[in-house]
Amino acid sequence: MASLFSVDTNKSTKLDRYNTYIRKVNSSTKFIVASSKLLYRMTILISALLICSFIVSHFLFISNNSNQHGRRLFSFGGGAAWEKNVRHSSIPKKTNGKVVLVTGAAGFVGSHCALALKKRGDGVIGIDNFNSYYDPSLKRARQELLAKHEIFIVEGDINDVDLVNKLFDIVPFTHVLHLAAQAGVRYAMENPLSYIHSNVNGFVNLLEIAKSANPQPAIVWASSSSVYGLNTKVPFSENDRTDQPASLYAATKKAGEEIAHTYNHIYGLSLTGLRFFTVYGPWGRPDMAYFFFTKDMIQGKPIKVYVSDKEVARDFTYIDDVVKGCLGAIDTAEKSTGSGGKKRGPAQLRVYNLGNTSPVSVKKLVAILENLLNIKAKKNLIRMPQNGDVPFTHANVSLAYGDFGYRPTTNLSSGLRKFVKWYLSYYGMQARTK
Ligand SMILES: O=C(O)[C@H]1O[C@H](OP(=O)(O)OP(=O)(O)OC[C@H]2O[C@@H](n3ccc(=O)[nH]c3=O)[C@H](O)[C@@H]2O)[C@H](O)[C@@H](O)[C@H]1O
Repeated sequence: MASLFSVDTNKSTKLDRYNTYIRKVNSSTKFIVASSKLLYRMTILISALLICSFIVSHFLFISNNSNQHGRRLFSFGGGAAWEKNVRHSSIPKKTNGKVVLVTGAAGFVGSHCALALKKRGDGVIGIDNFNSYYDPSLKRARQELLAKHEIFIVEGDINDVDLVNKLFDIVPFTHVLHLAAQAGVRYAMENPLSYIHSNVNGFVNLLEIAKSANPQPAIVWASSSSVYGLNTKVPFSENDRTDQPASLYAATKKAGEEIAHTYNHIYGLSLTGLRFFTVYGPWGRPDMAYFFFTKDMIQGKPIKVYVSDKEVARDFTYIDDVVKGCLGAIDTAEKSTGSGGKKRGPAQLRVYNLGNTSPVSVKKLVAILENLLNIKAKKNLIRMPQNGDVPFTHANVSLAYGDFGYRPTTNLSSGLRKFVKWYLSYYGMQARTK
């Protein structure tokens, strides 16, 4: 019995030990399972929190960095590939070529100027925010065209301090051709702040960065014929009155001219303002009358033709002439005299008219389009609304001619012929032209 007992005792001891072991194993398994479940849940929770915070910060970022048209202000990757594109695009192909930052490079005048500069061997970098003021697909098509010529357009806003600073850190620009702007005379009544944002804030931001740059670039920028406003003395000369703007657009361009004076005076920036007169042509702006008249006439829609006591007319200026004027202004721009935010001496400050010197009435514009399109327009003659328009513009360009040989050579009929040809081909239409 004793041995049996002892066997039994041994057995029961082993069994006890085994049971204790099993209990331990069970409890540690339970502990491990419970811990794993906890760990799993914690991982899911933390991942969800991370995803949420990423989404929230992403949307906050976008809303804090968007313009009035919902475009993000700041989209540069800043990575090695991006920097490589920036450097590559900005290298001149000819000795002593200029290194030009073109703002608004996906715009009408900007894209034409960027191409012209590149074709003659200058280094060009574009910047454009691709906003939706008018069909952004047209801006993308211009971007593609420029890309074929190895011009890189940085997607971003001139108000983006970090982005513009970064560009100046990478590239020692000799010139800035500043064409980024909120354009359009009548749209200023719909979205006034977009004019302040681009034409005032954006310009000041650019000047702040340019004045601190070393070297300081020379700046050529787009003012407007609209600064003459209610001035009645014709043709308009640069020293005529410009203190009666008829639209907020005109007022922001006039403000730009005064701001340019300040940066020239304090920091020695070389600044040239170009007063463009109703620029038109291939790859033009769909918000302009000649462009949407063409579209509406082809679609058989009526067009509104403004009339006033005085004949409504514009000094319509063909894009190639304006490009020549822009390049002439760049080529004659003297260097800025300051560096790193300090003026070292007086610097050049100029303003020029770039017009066609030969105003044409809007009625005549329509007649030319009718002829080119072989379509009779459905004209609604309406009294010119009080929406910022002025009845008449006419440029005296003798100053630009004297200083850089600016001489417009394209009349409205030949310029519109080229525009209509481009329009029909771009939108894939058959010519009904005579
Ligand atoms: O030189 C400039 O600084 C400006 O030129 C351009 O403004 P504008 O000269 O007003 O051109 P644009 O709108 O094409 O109207 C042309 C004509 O058509 C008349 N017009 C216009 C619209 C309409 O529906 N009917 C009409 O008769 C209208 O009364 C006008 O007589 C640029 O848009 C502007 O950004 C700025 O650069």
